[in-house]
Amino acid sequence: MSSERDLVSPDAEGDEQFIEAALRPKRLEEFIGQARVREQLSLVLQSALRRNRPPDHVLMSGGPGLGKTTLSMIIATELSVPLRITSGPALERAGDLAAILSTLSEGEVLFIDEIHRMARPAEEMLYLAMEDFRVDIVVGKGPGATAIPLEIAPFTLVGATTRAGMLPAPLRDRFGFVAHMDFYSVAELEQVLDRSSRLLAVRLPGDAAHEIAGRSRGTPRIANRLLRRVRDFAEVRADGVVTKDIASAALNLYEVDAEGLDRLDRAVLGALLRKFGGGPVGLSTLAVAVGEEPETVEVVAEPFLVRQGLLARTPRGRVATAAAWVHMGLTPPPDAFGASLLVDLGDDLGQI
Ligand SMILES: Nc1ncnc2c1ncn2[C@@H]1O[C@H](COP(=O)(O)OP(=O)(O)OP(=O)(O)O)[C@@H](O)[C@H]1O
Repeated sequence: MSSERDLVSPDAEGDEQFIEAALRPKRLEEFIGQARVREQLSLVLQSALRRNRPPDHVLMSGGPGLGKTTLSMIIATELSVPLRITSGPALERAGDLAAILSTLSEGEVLFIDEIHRMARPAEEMLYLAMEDFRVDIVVGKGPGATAIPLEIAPFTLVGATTRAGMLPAPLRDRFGFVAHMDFYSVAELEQVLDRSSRLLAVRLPGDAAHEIAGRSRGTPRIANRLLRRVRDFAEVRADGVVTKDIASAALNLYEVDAEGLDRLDRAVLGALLRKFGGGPVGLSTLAVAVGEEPETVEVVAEPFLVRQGLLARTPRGRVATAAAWVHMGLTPPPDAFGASLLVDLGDDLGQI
């Protein structure tokens, strides 16, 4: 059973990977959104197929749950080659990587998730493998150690990272194509939900899909997870029929609000507004006020609040923006952070 926080976590939880596997698009044309990445990638793959050569190495950067693993599987499928999956933390020693590289077949796609977490010796071995399709196996220790070069089959590396900035430049430079994965729009998430609902045999009207998409934090993984909770609610409380009101009632029950904020997000904003007048207030004080560790507030709640323009991190502490006051149903003080933006928006809205 997942905890309430898991509901809006972008990371895969527990046995979620099994249901995710069933919902993954298999071909590039089925992959929703990321139009630019899709078009760029399609060109890279088509030209590789024409030349009958493995394509350049591909780096995908973007937050969890945006479809990096899915896209790596699609690359292998489109090229009709096998796929080998590993992750940076699993490559602790150079030998771990050598064991994989030396058994790759011609043209195989090697997917390394969280590539920024690979150990240094493995990383250095990868440089040579990416460039020359060769690895140097070091035999012996100390001054008597010798490097025996070992040819490996030409392959395509697909690296995924949530922290592109943490990749050393020599590694980043060896990728011929870098795909930046953005958060999805509500309209794109509606398409993801429509597709998933058909695979799950749930009838999902457009306005219900819109309701769920708006609360999914721009992330397909979260959209699919919320859909499953709405389906459960509909089965138990409404004879399996999903409507906009059922979707809204289900997600309110799980405390995921209209903008996708959950209980912790709202607790942080609530404390900031009601106890500290909107800030600035230090992180540790704010954390005590909501009964959480500072790290939980900083890593789990804040990134999304900052992204939504509801909270700002300033040198003097955390500050709620005018939009946060409005979101929590309160009137922002005239000097609230970003209040002028709301006035501008108000003017714009007035002209529509
Ligand atoms: N563009 C998309 N169209 C349809 N479904 C998608 C799309 N992107 C992701 N999904 C769905 O979201 C789920 C998560 O995607 P995926 O595992 O590829 O994300 P990820 O970026 O690799 O995440 P992580 O970094 O945590 O490994 C999958 O079940 C997949 O079905």
